[in-house]
Amino acid sequence: MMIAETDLILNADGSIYHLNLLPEDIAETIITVGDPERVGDVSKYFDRIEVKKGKREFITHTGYIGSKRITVVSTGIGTDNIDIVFNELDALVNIDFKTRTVKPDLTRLEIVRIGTSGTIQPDIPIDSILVSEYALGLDNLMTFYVSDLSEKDDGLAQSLKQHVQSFQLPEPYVASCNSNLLEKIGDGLIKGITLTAPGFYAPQGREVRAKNVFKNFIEIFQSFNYQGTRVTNLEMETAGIYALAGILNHKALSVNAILASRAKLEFSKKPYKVVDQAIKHVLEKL
Ligand SMILES: O=P(O)(O)O[C@H]1O[C@H](CO)[C@@H](O)[C@H]1O
Ligand SMILES: O=c1cc[nH]c(=O)[nH]1
Repeated sequence: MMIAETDLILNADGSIYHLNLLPEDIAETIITVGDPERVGDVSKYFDRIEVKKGKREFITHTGYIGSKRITVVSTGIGTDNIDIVFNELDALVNIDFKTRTVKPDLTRLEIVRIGTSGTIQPDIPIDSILVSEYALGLDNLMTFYVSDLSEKDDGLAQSLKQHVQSFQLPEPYVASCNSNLLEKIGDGLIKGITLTAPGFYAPQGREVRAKNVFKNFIEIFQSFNYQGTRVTNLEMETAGIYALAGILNHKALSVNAILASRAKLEFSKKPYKVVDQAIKHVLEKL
């Protein structure tokens, strides 16, 4: 079936609407980062860069480390941006732009997020690196997609959902990482459940001047424990990444540089150093 011009929007040069990329511009191994400036912090480790393109907050560099071709793309902040980036990356490999049809042989991308995050657990230190085994989405992205996510809910997912809803928070969704990528990259990193929030301030329990409905937000998530498995950290993309990777059959893993300790009220004095450590760890393992 032909995909309408309004569903798959292409620019005049044939590139995809927001990412501004042609199918040949991306590798099958993709690193996503939130901050557009972090793209260069990753690609500076490439042996050579062959593509540098961008539009809005979506900056892309593609290059090689040895013979491995890697793309790094910035997503900006939030699962609404993940919606754009994941649908467009998938279209770049799995839609024939000339016929506007789905290709008969689908490509499975390997996608690793390198982002920043805050921990809620006192024993997880700032400046550590954490990999998300599971993600708990408090955002509403999955309201709009047909998926078998809730059919796949195991005891942990069901228990997480019950816990969240018992505090009158919105119904969440639970999605997990790709186990092959976890095996390949997770070695030596702290593992945990990442809470993906639809905002940085009240949706992560912060209060500056605007007041918070959920005064004990951090304690609500600290108090969850399912057979020793805990909610470990807060950020704004991982659940959307894991859920859309599942729907589109790509592999995904989220690696978090822990900059804030919400339990100890501390923030990193060397944020760029720990992000750089996370970048080097991922590039060495890929
Ligand atoms: O550092 P990045 O990758 O942007 O990730 C985290 O930082 C941003 C908030 O400051 C959110 O995007 C959050 O997920
Ligand atoms: O606390 C934090 C730190 C980084 N990013 C977030 O979303 N939250």
